[in-house]
Amino acid sequence: MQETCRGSLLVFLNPHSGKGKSLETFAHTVGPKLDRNSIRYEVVITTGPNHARNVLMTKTDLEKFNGVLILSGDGLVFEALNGILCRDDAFRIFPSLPIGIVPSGSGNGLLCSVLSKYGTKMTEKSVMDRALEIATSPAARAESVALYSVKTDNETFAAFLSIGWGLMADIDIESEKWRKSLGAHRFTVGGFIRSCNLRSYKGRLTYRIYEQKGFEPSSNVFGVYDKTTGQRMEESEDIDTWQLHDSPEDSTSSEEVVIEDDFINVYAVTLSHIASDGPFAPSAKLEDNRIHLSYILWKDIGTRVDIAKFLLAIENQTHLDLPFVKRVEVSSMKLEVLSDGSYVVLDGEVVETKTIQVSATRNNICVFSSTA
Ligand SMILES: Nc1ncnc2c1ncn2[C@@H]1O[C@H](COP(=O)(O)OP(=O)(O)OP(=O)(O)O)[C@@H](O)[C@H]1O
Repeated sequence: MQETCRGSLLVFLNPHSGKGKSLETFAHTVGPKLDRNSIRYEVVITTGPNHARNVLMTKTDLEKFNGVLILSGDGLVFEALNGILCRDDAFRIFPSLPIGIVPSGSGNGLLCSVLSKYGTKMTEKSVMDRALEIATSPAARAESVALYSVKTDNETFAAFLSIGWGLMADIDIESEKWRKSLGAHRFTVGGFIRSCNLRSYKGRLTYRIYEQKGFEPSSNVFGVYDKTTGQRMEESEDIDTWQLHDSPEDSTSSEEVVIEDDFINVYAVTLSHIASDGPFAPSAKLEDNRIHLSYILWKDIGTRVDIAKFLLAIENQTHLDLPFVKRVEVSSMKLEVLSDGSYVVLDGEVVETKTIQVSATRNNICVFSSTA
């Protein structure tokens, strides 16, 4: 058995994510397939928020694994990355420790963005089947996904997916109560309710237009079981902090644009898909470090019918063509919330803050994406 072992994975299983099926999926499908393919695994069943974070923050033998496998949604991936961020070796681990995802949560934007690059149909079944195949295959390959640096009033985060405030953030958070019964459909129901009861929030949005500055993002594609994380770390550059795309001393950055107004929605994404329906930002690429910012000002919409139109248009990817939806590609953005009662949502998780600053970086994580 020892000779045929292909490598090993550290598996995080959230028994309560999505419809609560991850234990079953692991016991019946993932575990037996890994066994058949001689891939060893160490399983952590998360007991609550911050469990995975604490494990990854303190684990002393991460280097022996070929990757981390997460059976949950974007929320647990976010937590895992931010556990790693607390380590001294974080910026060497990020591009060396591939993250695999078996979609058990209600939001799987990262997985959908990665799989859609290779043409997987965005239906629940196709996404699940392909994710299972990649997660358990000895021929699994991983590739780069851009990472973003985020500062709030009290904390620093690593993020990979989205920053939301206003309409879409409210829908995401307020519809969580239907998670078990409706799964991904909770967004549709929540959207209908919210557009009947429309709110606007006062805020100040500051951004810088993205400039390439000679940076050509490139993807590092590699076999997950070719090397261990430790071996990859030894061969990697010695990066020990954020590599910001706009460095403070760089005078070539574009001017800052400031908008202070009543906002209906601010939604910025760094990947194409926020869920398994159509892409929210069709032109976003995994390794590219630009932030696709869109916003809707209260003064630009006619009636609440416009908002229902916007939410429906997301499913057909025509939402960005609506005249009241402003969109811009930025290298940094700062949102200052000037009114009460709203949620700031980062990668699908609520963050308690009145100010959020997001910066494009040249740091990457790596995610299971295909099979050779
Ligand atoms: N045993 C547990 N019980 C409750 N919460 C947990 C448990 N294990 C992990 N968590 C937390 O649950 C969240 C899971 O979010 P994730 O996105 O992975 O799944 P989800 O079902 O899509 O949930 P959500 O809709 O809240 O995002 C994470 O923030 C994690 O900290």
